[in-house]
Amino acid sequence: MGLNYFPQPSFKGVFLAVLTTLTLLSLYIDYQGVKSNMKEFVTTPIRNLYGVSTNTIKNETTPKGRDHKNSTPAEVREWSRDQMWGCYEPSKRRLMLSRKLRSQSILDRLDCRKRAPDVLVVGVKKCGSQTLTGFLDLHPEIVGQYETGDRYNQCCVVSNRTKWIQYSPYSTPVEKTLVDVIKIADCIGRVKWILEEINPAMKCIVIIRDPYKRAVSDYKHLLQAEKPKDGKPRLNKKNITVTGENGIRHTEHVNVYEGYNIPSKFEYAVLDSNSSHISNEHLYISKGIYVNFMKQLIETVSRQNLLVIDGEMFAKDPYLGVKSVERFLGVTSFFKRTDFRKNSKGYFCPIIKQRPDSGCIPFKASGKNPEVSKSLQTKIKAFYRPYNRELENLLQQTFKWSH
Ligand SMILES: Nc1ncnc2c1ncn2[C@@H]1O[C@H](COP(=O)(O)OS(=O)(=O)O)[C@@H](OP(=O)(O)O)[C@H]1O
Repeated sequence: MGLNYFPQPSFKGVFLAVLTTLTLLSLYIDYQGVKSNMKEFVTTPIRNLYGVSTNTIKNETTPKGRDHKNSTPAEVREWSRDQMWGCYEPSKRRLMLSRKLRSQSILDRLDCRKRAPDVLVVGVKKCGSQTLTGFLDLHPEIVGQYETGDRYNQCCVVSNRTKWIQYSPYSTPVEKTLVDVIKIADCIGRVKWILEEINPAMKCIVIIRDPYKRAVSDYKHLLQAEKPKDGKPRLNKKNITVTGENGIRHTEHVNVYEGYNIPSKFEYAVLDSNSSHISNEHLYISKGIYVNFMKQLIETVSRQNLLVIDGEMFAKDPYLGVKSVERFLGVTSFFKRTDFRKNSKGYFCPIIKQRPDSGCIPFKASGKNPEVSKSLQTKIKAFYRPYNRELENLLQQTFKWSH
């Protein structure tokens, strides 16, 4: 058929010439914008993601020079407050661990630097600290970071201030840097050092959940870890004696991972091999005796600098959890109730219009929970009860799962 929009070749030529002129003109204007530094932000399409009109951007107070020689700290702060993405490039995917820095001129303008963390999330395994950190990172005044075994952790091999700052994310002067040190509850004495050496004003957030549910989640997670990678087994093995609920003992050849034995059934993972009582010799159990590390933590961090979030409540209503953090850190109110929606697996996921990278936290431990009999559940809950009560007294805070 060949529908021809340009029947006259000469007309087509004129059209192309006009188009080329317009393109060159806009490139020239862009160049002028970049050159004058101030205009760079005005023209950047990034800003449209915030839903802020270009007029608002043009009129706002911006720092005057690359090095802020002519700007007061208040000006820098006011201007950078509006930066939804802080020092990192906007993105459509969750990239907290591999995000890209913005251009140097933007970093200079926002006064982006690696700063000592303001907030330490005291990670207790499988209690939801990664989820909490991931949600909080969406706040325009918070930059979050997960820190795993290789960096700050392993009872903190990293023992000097320079390295801590080096490992921290870039932040603007208005952003609070929040670092989730995943296994620090296991070496809680280290928090004292962190406060003294890194930032004495550092605030701490702890998220803890029903210790019985934590133990189940931990076991489920480890069952995933023991799956071979690239067809090769990746864990060590050893023989251990286990006892079931029925009191019968036998030997199992189990995988071993980070101090955990991974037996074939959950009951073998929590029962004493001699008495079939719940045993705190097992990490699945001992990690849920939160009062032990909390006693030490509270000696180091003043109560007003410590926020303890109930992980079960957080899973049911993350909105209340993030709001309590906003108040605790004194950042502006950003999250709305409508920002959180449940997915098909029953987990809440933040869906925030201005942040196309918001969404569900990727799951590391998918799959079903292990079978646990009612009687074993009751036994585990009874085991934890006195510790939970002690915890409530210590913190002057109640938890629905404590009884
Ligand atoms: N909204 C939402 N999305 C995903 N996950 C959620 C959420 N809210 C709470 N949780 C709970 O977080 C549990 C995992 O805890 P962590 O992030 O601390 O795990 S880890 O120890 O860092 O691997 C995870 O445990 P499991 O469900 O047992 O895997 C969740 O119960």
